[in-house]
Amino acid sequence: METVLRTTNLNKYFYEPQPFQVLKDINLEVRKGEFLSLVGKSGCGKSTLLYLISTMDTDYEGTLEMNNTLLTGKKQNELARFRNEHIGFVFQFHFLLPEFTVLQNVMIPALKLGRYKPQEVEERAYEKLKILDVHEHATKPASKLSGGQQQRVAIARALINDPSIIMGDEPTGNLDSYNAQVVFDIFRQLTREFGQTIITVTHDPEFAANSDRIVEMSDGRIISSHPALIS
Ligand SMILES: Nc1ncnc2c1ncn2[C@@H]1O[C@H](COP(=O)(O)OP(=O)(O)OP(=O)(O)O)[C@@H](O)[C@H]1O
Repeated sequence: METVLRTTNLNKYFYEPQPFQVLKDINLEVRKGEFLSLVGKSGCGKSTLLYLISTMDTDYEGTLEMNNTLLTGKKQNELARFRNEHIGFVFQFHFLLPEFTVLQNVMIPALKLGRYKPQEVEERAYEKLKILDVHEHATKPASKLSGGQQQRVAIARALINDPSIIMGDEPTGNLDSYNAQVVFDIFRQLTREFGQTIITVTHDPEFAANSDRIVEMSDGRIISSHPALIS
């Protein structure tokens, strides 16, 4: 299977309040269509690593490649464009714009990208909302939806530009078990039907066990990488 993401010897340091190495020799290879869970105790460096592989943090040693493109050393504006085109983000808190409609929220990354005509953007946004089964709320302000529905809208927004990689930082962390299952099932469907790759930090053992691969970190290092129990 094709490799979509590769890191070589990533090291990262924080200098405040005192200097310490937060990531140590991270070598990670992720294949197309893989559903990967990044796990480990609080403070071991998961979010820092996710932030770095999502290209938001460029202050590190080592190299990062995605979709056969070397991203290390690229300028911020090039990285911003790359992110918008190739990566979808789903966070624990959805960060929707509450006063905008559901449809408008989903359209924003596509309008920024400028690849599609405005009419097409609207159609695509609606289509993504349909996959997430929240299309009936398209014209409502985002603030009027429940937490679980808002998270689904956030996923639709992450999918609008058909990213090859979807990155999540505890995407189910704020959801009840029903909505967590819905989000899991959507991720599973994205990998199986559309060959999209999921890389997500999770504290939920059941979520991790049902993904394809569990990468465990401890004290800034990857200490194991193995197929999930059930997949
Ligand atoms: N901007 C920063 N400056 C200094 N130290 C930081 C900074 N961000 C994170 N840290 C520290 O780096 C370490 C790793 O943090 P990180 O958020 O990556 O851990 P995590 O595994 O994602 O934890 P959690 O599961 O609690 O979210 C922690 O000790 C944290 O306190």
